[in-house]
Amino acid sequence: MKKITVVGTGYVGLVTGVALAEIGHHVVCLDKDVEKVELMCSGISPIYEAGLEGYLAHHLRTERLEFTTDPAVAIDGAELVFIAVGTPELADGSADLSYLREACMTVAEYLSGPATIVIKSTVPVGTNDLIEQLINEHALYPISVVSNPEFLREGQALYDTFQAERIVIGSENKATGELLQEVYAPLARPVFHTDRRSAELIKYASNAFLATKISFINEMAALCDQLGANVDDVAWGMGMDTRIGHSFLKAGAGYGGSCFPKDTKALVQIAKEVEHDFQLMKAVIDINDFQRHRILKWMKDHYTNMRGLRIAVLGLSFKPNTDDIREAPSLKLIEALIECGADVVAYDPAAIPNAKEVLAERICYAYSVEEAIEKADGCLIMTEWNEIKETPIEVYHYLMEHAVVFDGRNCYSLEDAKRAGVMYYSVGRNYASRRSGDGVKGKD
Ligand SMILES: NC(=O)C1=CN([C@@H]2O[C@H](COP(=O)(O)OP(=O)(O)OC[C@H]3O[C@@H](n4cnc5c(N)ncnc54)[C@H](O)[C@@H]3O)[C@@H](O)[C@H]2O)C=CC1
Ligand SMILES: O=C(O)[C@H]1O[C@H](OP(=O)(O)OP(=O)(O)OC[C@H]2O[C@@H](n3ccc(=O)[nH]c3=O)[C@H](O)[C@@H]2O)[C@H](O)[C@@H](O)[C@@H]1O
Repeated sequence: MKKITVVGTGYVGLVTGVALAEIGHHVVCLDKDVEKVELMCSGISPIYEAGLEGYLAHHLRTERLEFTTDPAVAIDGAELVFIAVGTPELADGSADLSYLREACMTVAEYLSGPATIVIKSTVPVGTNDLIEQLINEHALYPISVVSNPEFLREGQALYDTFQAERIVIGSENKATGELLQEVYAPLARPVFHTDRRSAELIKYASNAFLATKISFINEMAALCDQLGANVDDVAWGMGMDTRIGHSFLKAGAGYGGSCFPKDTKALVQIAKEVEHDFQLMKAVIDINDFQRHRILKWMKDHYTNMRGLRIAVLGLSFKPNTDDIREAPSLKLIEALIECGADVVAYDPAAIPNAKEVLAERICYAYSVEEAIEKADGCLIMTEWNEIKETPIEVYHYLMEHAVVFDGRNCYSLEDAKRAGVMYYSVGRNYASRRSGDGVKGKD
């Protein structure tokens, strides 16, 4: 069992470390965040991912998985080093490579023999070439760099790893590519070999394409509102064509998270550097930003003045089954509601601790759907958690002061809203209710 090092244990690094241990490797994970490392050493996952702690505890016991803040312990003797540090967004939208550079310098300093460096972080095209140059300039031993972008989704990261639809390996020589393929062999998943630059671009192209599908359907939703169609039916009818497919055609409040917003902007910058004006991507980003303005407009048009109104916000995380609020559309809408003078009371099954770090005491927090909506003048749904979707719509009618629901994730059917006497706004389905005047009556 050869030692494998993973540098950076955020979502990607931790799941990679656990998966590599599960398929039989000895993995040492290095992170500079002392608190995080202490948590992981005691079997606690710093990220919200069902099932992860079970694997973590198991492999701490099998001793196939270790965590340390000491680069000497992590890197000395390693022949394979995975790097999975963050590549956040800079002010101009391009990727900040400073964490990556620092990690590479640490690796160069502590390597004790020739090694292969595997870059899992999402990086602009050409970065792997620069890293190879940088580490070789500073290390005492020769190294090769392989690009191995990550495609996992938060909340189902283990599934996406063990059932990966593809493992992309970008290398400049056959031997290093094959070495990485051997490491992953026990997963028995499809492997696609290419050159490093193509691998780097596959990652951005994949996220950008998924984001494009979302903005496309959100733009269709705006049309549906004007033309009297139902966007959920339009998406379903389109998706029945297997060339189009059903996935990523759910209209809503727009995409958020730590990757789609930053990777779409980074791709525009990558294109700009080679004097290519990526107009399609710019439109995708603009449509996504505009989505929350559409929702705010429903609210502004409904209430002439929101000052002093109690508005419940259900769902804070950028999507269900995660506590991650990075770039969550809910945050920007809440800021706008505060600006309009509303008293916001928010509920989320998992993200309240993270939200408190950002919004602090500027809003109130509830500990159930019912507590949030009780006596509220309006309710804004921002994340389609099962717990929220499964709350019968009648509950809004009974508990709210004024049963008005602004649903940014289309959690309820128009028929149910109508039957329950809830005034119901949703994405790409508003025309019908406006035209008929049905299903738009509040309690009073
Ligand atoms: N979060 C996700 O779902 C996915 C992320 N990615 C990409 O993977 C990369 C990592 O993303 P996350 O895991 O979300 O990042 P993150 O920002 O959550 O975690 C990065 C970790 O690296 C550590 N770190 C930073 N510099 C270090 C250094 N010099 N030495 C040791 N540790 C260091 C930090 O303390 C932190 O724990 C990014 O490029 C991201 O775009 C790709 C696919 C999915
Ligand atoms: O590079 C990354 O970090 C990852 O980004 C996304 O994964 P993730 O951000 O975890 O979440 P998704 O499930 O893709 O959802 C992203 C956003 O799109 C929104 N979305 C998704 C699908 C849809 O039909 N409509 C829609 O609005 C979600 O609400 C969410 O805000 C990709 O799906 C992963 O393949 C990729 O590895």
